[in-house]
Amino acid sequence: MKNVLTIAGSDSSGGAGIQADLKTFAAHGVFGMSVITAVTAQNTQGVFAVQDITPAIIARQIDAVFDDIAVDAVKIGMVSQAATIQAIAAKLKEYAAPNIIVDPVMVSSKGDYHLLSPDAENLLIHELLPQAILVTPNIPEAEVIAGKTIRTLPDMEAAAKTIWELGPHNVLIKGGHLAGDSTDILYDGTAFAYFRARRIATKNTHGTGCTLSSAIAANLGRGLSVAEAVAAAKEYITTAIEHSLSLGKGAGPTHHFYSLYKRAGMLEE
Ligand SMILES: Nc1ncnc2c1ncn2[C@@H]1O[C@H](COP(=O)(O)OP(=O)(O)O)[C@@H](O)[C@H]1O
Ligand SMILES: Cc1ncc(COP(=O)(O)OP(=O)(O)O)c(N)n1
Repeated sequence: MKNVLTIAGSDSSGGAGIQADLKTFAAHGVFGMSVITAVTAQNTQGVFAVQDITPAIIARQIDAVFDDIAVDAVKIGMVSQAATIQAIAAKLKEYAAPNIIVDPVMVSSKGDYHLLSPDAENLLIHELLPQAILVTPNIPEAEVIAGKTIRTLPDMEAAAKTIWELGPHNVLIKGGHLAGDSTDILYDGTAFAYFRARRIATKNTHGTGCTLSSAIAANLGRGLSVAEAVAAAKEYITTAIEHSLSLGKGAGPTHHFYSLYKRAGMLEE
């Protein structure tokens, strides 16, 4: 079995963050491990409070994993503070961690809570992106990192080129926040690949970015190429959104195990 690590924040409602990542790893048949960077009090309606874990404890969690277990891929999600990013970047360099995917979580989808402090943005860009095999910003995150407005597919392509210049091997800009088809674009420094899905009419998209990046990490850990890993993850997230769960009063979570449960005959009518 392959072993995949998520370095991210906890979501008490289970739809995003560490909880979404571990469910996604389980659905992909890889062994999931977690380094927790922050504990959030959130639900389908928003984020209400955040308690950051100290950089020293984050570093100790990374040591505990890498000193003992072979890691095949690492997904980085919510990293909140500058000192947190410094600690993670130094440790991943020390262990020469393979297949690092950076999901630059900046603001929760409700737009009401900053999950990355403004002074940490610069460090994320200059310390973590150069170590990444892939970075997966959504449209607002890509706008911040590239310093460009994105309204169209050509705008996404221009931003992907600018972000690639910052050092990641590949850039995937997710199109969930644009109107029309949900098209994600992948840039490897030479060419673009396009991953299209029809837009699903639902409010239940809590944790879609976390789930997509974890699925890609699992696929990379299992030995797929970046383009193959993204293609399979796109199918997975589309099914998970299609069968999302109407839990809570706000944006519900996606269904991480729909395909597995269907195959096992475990779905309720
Ligand atoms: N309504 C939707 N229908 C189909 N795919 C979607 C929808 N919303 C998001 N996606 C897809 O979910 C993934 C996560 O995208 P996005 O929502 O942009 O990221 P984030 O959760 O980081 O804001 C992408 O593959 C995107 O295309
Ligand atoms: C703890 C934690 N990490 C990340 C997020 C953001 O999740 P994401 O999948 O990017 O998108 P939304 O849930 O905001 O749509 C989070 N909310 N909490």
